Amino acid sequence: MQKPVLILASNSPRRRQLLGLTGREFLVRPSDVDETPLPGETPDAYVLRLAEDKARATAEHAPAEAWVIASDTTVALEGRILGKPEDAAEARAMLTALRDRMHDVYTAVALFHPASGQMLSEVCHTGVHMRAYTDEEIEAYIATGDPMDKAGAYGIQHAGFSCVDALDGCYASVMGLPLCHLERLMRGVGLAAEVDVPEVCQRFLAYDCPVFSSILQDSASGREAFSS
Ligand SMILES: Cc1cn([C@H]2C[C@H](O)[C@@H](COP(=O)(O)OP(=O)(O)OP(=O)(O)O)O2)c(=O)[nH]c1=O
Repeated sequence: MQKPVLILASNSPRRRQLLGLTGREFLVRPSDVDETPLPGETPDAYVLRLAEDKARATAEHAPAEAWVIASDTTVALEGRILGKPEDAAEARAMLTALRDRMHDVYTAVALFHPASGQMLSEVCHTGVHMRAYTDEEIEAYIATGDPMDKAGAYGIQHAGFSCVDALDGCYASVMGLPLCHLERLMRGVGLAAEVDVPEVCQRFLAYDCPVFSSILQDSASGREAFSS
């Protein structure tokens, strides 16, 4: 049987890198959608809508038999959506507001099959605590340019800034692609990866993931474990 064509609808180098960990071959076809939140839209509804919109937009130019993967990440502070900063001043304001406290990161992942119209999607929530970095550290981090293409103006993976001191959930999801959630969706349509995704993910990200591969093997308990 021919391998199905997988398309990652993303411009994000982090998403490319994370999906690459699953050992799958895929094409990259970024989509361009309006990322303005709707009035009163909650962060989880927002990321879900955008992930599905991105998948549909890319599917318009993809072979019907392909499977399209898309994702969206947002940071929320007390329910307020923090997208990518417009400029250094906004990055500074976001990083100051997030300092020494908890916030939420929501990432939605969508898997779309244009030929059948199947759209499978999930939202992953992670609680994140920022350390009490100084104003000088904020300035030095902004000077690297790293915050500008990231929701909430930070990258958990930036070794120099290392702004996150505690995390309740999924590191890969904060970085842009919840690999276990995606793996579960893909298994549901017969597209299981050939590697042990949680194991590879933890090894690569050097983080202690609360998700065990056994959970993925049992889709019933998996569904409960991933309902966050
Ligand atoms: C919070 C956080 C976000 N991010 C990134 C992930 C996403 O790339 C970005 C959020 O913007 P998104 O709109 O989710 O994604 P994107 O515009 O970069 O890529 P595309 O829509 O083409 O898929 O922020 C990190 O890399 N590290 C982090 O710690």
